[in-house]
Amino acid sequence: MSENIQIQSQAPLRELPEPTLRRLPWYLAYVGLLKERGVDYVSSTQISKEINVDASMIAKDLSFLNIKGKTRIGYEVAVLEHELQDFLGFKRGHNAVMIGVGSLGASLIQDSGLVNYGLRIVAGFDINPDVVDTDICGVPIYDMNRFAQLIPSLKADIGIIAVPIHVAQEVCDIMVDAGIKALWNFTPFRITAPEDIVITNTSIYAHLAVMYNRLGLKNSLES
Ligand SMILES: NC(=O)c1ccc[n+]([C@@H]2O[C@H](COP(=O)([O-])OP(=O)(O)OC[C@H]3O[C@@H](n4cnc5c(N)ncnc54)[C@H](O)[C@@H]3O)[C@@H](O)[C@H]2O)c1
Repeated sequence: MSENIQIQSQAPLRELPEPTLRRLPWYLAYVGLLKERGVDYVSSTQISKEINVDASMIAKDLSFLNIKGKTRIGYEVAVLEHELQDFLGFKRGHNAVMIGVGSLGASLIQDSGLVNYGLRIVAGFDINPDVVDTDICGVPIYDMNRFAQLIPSLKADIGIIAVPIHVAQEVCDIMVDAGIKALWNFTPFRITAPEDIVITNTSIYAHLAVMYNRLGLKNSLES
């Protein structure tokens, strides 16, 4: 997925370069594989060969973590996995609410994988009477007009936006007014919010243009 993170506030944690934050989950995924295979130690050179990122860059990225590699042996796999999960916040558990429970919102609620990344969707909100007062995998779906009333008891500080583009800003404003601190925006609309709100834009479609362009170039070179 293409991501565009506007960390507009100085986070209480140390603010890391965005490219580093994008690469750390790659290392985590690879280290998880190594752990499954029973590997005890891994060096940045080994990680580099597998995931095609320069070894010195990996060492630099990992220097942000509270972990030291051993000369010639590398990092202890179990410790590295734990430190990465901890550092990335995947172990902490964040409550989120889904706004718009249509095709995309419902699938994200059903995605059991998000919990592994520390995201618990505790409720959905929609205006469609067909989905309001139902549940998806045990996650209750409420009427959007109850948002401000329910949000304190849900203890969610993240709002996921999966509504039609023309209401994206409107739901963004409602969430900010209700105290939501971070917005994960799946709509193609560039929402705006006060400076202390963290906005992350994600699109699975954004890479398609690049892929089509490269594919077209490749085909034209081959023909
Ligand atoms: N980022 C991505 O990769 C990606 C992928 C798919 C869809 N999208 C975007 O996500 C959004 C949703 O797509 P979809 O296919 O799920 O659409 P959808 O029509 O299936 O679902 C939209 C839902 O939003 C609800 N809704 C409408 N107005 C609302 C409001 N004011 N408050 C609360 N809920 C409201 C609708 O009732 C509906 O259930 C669109 O903006 C689409 O462009 C993004």
